[in-house]
Amino acid sequence: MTQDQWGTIREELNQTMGANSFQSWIEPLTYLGSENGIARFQVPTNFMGNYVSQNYGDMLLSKITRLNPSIRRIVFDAATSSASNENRASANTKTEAESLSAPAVQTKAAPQSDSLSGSPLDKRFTFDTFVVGKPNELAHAAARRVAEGGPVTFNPLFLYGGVGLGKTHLMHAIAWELRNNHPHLNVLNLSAEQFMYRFVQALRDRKMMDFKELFRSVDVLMVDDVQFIAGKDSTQEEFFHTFNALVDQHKQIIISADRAPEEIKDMENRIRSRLQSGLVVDLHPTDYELRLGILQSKSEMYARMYPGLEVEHGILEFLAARIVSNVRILEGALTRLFAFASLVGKPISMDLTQECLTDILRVSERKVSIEEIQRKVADHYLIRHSDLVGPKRVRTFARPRQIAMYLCKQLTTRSLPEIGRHFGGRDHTTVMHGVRRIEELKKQDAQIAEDVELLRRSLEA
Ligand SMILES: Nc1ncnc2c1ncn2[C@@H]1O[C@H](COP(=O)(O)OP(=O)(O)OP(=O)(O)O)[C@@H](O)[C@H]1O
Repeated sequence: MTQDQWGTIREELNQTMGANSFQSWIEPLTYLGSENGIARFQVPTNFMGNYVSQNYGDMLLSKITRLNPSIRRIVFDAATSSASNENRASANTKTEAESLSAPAVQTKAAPQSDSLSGSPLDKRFTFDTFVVGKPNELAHAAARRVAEGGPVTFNPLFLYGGVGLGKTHLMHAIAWELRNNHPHLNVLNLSAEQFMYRFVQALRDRKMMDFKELFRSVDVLMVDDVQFIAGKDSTQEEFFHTFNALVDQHKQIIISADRAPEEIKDMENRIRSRLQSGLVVDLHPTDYELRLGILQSKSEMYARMYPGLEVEHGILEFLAARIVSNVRILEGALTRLFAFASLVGKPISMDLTQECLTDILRVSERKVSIEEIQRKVADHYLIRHSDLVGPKRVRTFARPRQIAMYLCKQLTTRSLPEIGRHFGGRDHTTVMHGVRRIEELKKQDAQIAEDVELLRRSLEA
């Protein structure tokens, strides 16, 4: 992409975004150039990189790829730190089938850390930074126990809970603890998607023996978001064998998912019962006290990073009461608040909080979740939830699926990759395609327009 092309995009954003948002988040970006399909931007701080990546990454990438299809990824380099945040995508809109063998899409901010042989561990995700409250005390205690690295008592440890409630945080905390106290242990931490990707690659390269050897040689296996392999038969089969081989050797397995084993549809029964055979614990939605505790802990951290800025207890109480969705949004709000106050050079007052977080506060007033949207849409079209999020591509399921994706984009603050994950682990380009399709259809097809409006009204009621 040339500087001129970036200039055009910037100008377009200047016209279409609110002046505040543009000045706070887009204007400070410096385009450094692109190479090998990666467009690189410099951002003043790592926080800003995180924020822009999470909130504007998809939008920027789609604008950039439209002008320059060879770009597949954006990297935000923080001027003050070596860490960078990435937004990846395929330049072409992939079909759903193709997306199965596509590289993992990184949706979270890139971890600021080094790595085991699986996913890199995020330095921020330790037991020290995990705030314990009623909703997560059992999951925390179980994670602590496993992290001691003593004899395996429950296998697997199955952690589940809604989006952004701390599953990945706890998994990484276990891995860090084991790594510090038992450096000889071979701990492999990866997402179910990465497991599948490696499996597909091993098949393709005829390296199944290496694959089996690698997975059978680990001492502790951690697999995040296991619901991803539901409906993917050969991956499930291989996962089952890996699982059994490790359990037979008394090696610890830790699994996370967004729902309980019995609720994971399209999962073979033998695997489901294997997943239930250890300790199953859930992370409940946060309560007010836990949210306040998390906000306190994070704001202390931010206050150290932004000398001179602090946030009053009353504002934290306000945020804990108002933002009830999930911890990621809560954190995002605080990050934005500090970054915004520091950029505009003002103290964090209630007025500034409300101005800077209008969109989050508005969305959280409605409290619509992806799950609710999916339920409402499935009920409306008289189809099963599993078909709505499942792999079948017949129109009876595909159209409601696209409508549900569209509503998720409209009514929640979730990013396209996050929405994709809730729809059976679909690629974010598939979600983007679905959203655009409904935008077009709403103009051409009165029935669809009416359905969408009806659903929106009932969700917002
Ligand atoms: N109890 C907690 N204390 C401190 N931070 C928390 C807590 N729970 C969640 N977080 C923070 O919230 C963010 C989201 O958590 P995490 O990524 O672990 O969620 P998740 O359950 O894995 O969600 P997903 O299903 O989207 O992967 C992280 O930045 C994490 O540090």
